Amino acid sequence: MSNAKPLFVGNWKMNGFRANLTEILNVEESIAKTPFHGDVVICPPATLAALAVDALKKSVIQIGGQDCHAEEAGAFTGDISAEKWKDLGAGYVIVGHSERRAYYQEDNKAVKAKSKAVLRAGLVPIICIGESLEERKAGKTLEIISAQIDGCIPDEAQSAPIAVGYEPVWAIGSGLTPTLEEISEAHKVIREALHKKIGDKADLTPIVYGGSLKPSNAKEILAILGVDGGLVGGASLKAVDFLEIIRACDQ
Ligand SMILES: O=C[C@H](O)COP(=O)(O)O
Repeated sequence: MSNAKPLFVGNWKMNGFRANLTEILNVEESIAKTPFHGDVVICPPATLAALAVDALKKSVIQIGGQDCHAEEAGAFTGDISAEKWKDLGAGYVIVGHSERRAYYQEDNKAVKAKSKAVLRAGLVPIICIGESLEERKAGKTLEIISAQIDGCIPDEAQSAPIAVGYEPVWAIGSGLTPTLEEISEAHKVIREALHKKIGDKADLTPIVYGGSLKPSNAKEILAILGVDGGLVGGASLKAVDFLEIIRACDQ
């Protein structure tokens, strides 16, 4: 942990049905009772987002988008702007997830534009970065993640809240994770790079870890200095596992 408020994000990706919302509702009370003073966000597929906002209206769980378009509105079939997420009642939007970078060719410039859009709408962007396996093997991890912070964080982030998701691409959905030392080192470098972009506000910005985070490894990963929570994919689809991960955070 750092001085930032802890944050746990369940990114359902293109998974989940209405039944999964019921599951989350069933454990919501337990999440509310968890002695943890952070934010919990679920990012369901867009088809479930409106239902999720209604179902979780009175809960401690907030809803987020998984992506957004950089423009406010227009002829962009299939896309959702940050303003639409705001209108729905979402509080956060994930931008720059490695799956968007890989399948939709989104580069740092595009991620920066989307981050700006989320801030323009008054929401919190969860800006994702992380190295590929090739980059890690080539010893370029720290260089890559610093460059991603430099390229993705807009100036507007100096005066509005953001969050950063550190997700080594090779750890996503693979069951593999970096060593605790490697995670610690990466978060330290990200915080330093953030300092250069947004000054002391970097100390209050949650930098969360993502990539095969699950109940069995959450305690040790969340105990690392500078890890302020989790960006959880697979394990967030099982409400009890997501709850267990949140409970592993001792703040
Ligand atoms: O957004 C979430 C991440 O991509 C992590 O996914 P995972 O927990 O299934 O590895």
